[in-house]
Amino acid sequence: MGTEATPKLPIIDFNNLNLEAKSPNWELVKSQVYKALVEYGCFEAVFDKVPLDLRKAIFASLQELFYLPLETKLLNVSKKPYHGYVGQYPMIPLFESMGIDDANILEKVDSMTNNLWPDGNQNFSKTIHSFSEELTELDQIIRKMILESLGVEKYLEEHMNSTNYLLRVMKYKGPQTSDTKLGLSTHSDKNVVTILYQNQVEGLEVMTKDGQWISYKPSSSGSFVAMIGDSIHAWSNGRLHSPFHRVMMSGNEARYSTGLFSIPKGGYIIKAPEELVDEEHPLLFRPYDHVEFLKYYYTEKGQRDQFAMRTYCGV
Ligand SMILES: O=C(O)CCC(=O)C(=O)O
Ligand SMILES: [Fe+2]
Repeated sequence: MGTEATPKLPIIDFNNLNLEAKSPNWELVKSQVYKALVEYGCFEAVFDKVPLDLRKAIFASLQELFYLPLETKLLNVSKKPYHGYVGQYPMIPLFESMGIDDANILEKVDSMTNNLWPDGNQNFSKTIHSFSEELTELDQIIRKMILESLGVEKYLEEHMNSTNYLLRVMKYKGPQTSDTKLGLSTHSDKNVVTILYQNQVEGLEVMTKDGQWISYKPSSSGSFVAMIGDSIHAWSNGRLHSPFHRVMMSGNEARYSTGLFSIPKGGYIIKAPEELVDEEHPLLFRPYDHVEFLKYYYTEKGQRDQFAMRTYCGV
């Protein structure tokens, strides 16, 4: 009897990627991306394009941000749920987060920054914006590869134009014990693609399809986690997996992480392309509006529902 090896996230190298359509290198990376998203819904992306000084600067900016007094952080409000300040939740006492909507648009980042620092904070604004901008490139490469793999690249423009970018930044306090404490509860993301980055404090765990937890350990400082959300699971008519994941914390050190989320805009109807629906693949989800779906997801019942998408628009 062999003991099963501990599962690990696939690692995919995006350095030196040849962006030319149909180049052998593009096709190879694309097939790795598709396979990883079918099997795990997630992979480690090695992407050194984000310069080292920016990768360092982002965590200095996060420290500065979370160090602000609570009443200042609470000034970051948003009409959209989970886009403003989130924290002080009794169920996840270690967790705090701030959203920066349209983080790839400098004026938007500036106005969020000026809200928190009335005298401005150029350095913060520039760091958040540059970091987000670099990562939108990775998001778009991955989405192009997904559509090509599914044979539906004719929808690429519509697909790209249907989303905007939110950078959510997170702090998890160290629980000051070697016991493992919940940092962020088990959930699947609801958006399109999420690209996560973290400081040296680990804690992200991703569930495999057969229910095992993978503890993520980055293989380099240029490693990001790319993960897909329920909206792509629905749009691909179930072909791509949207994984459950959570954050578990131990020890004294604070974990800082960032997530760049591509999010379907309100009013856009997410509907699996007809090419992906046939007798063998009957439609799994009725067409839906992401923002309408979130109204259900953020109810008390929706928050307790691990299969909120299925409940809301499953066929
Ligand atoms: O902090 C992390 O690494 C994960 C955060 C996460 O899953 C989320 O914000 O949806
Ligand atoms: Fe998540």
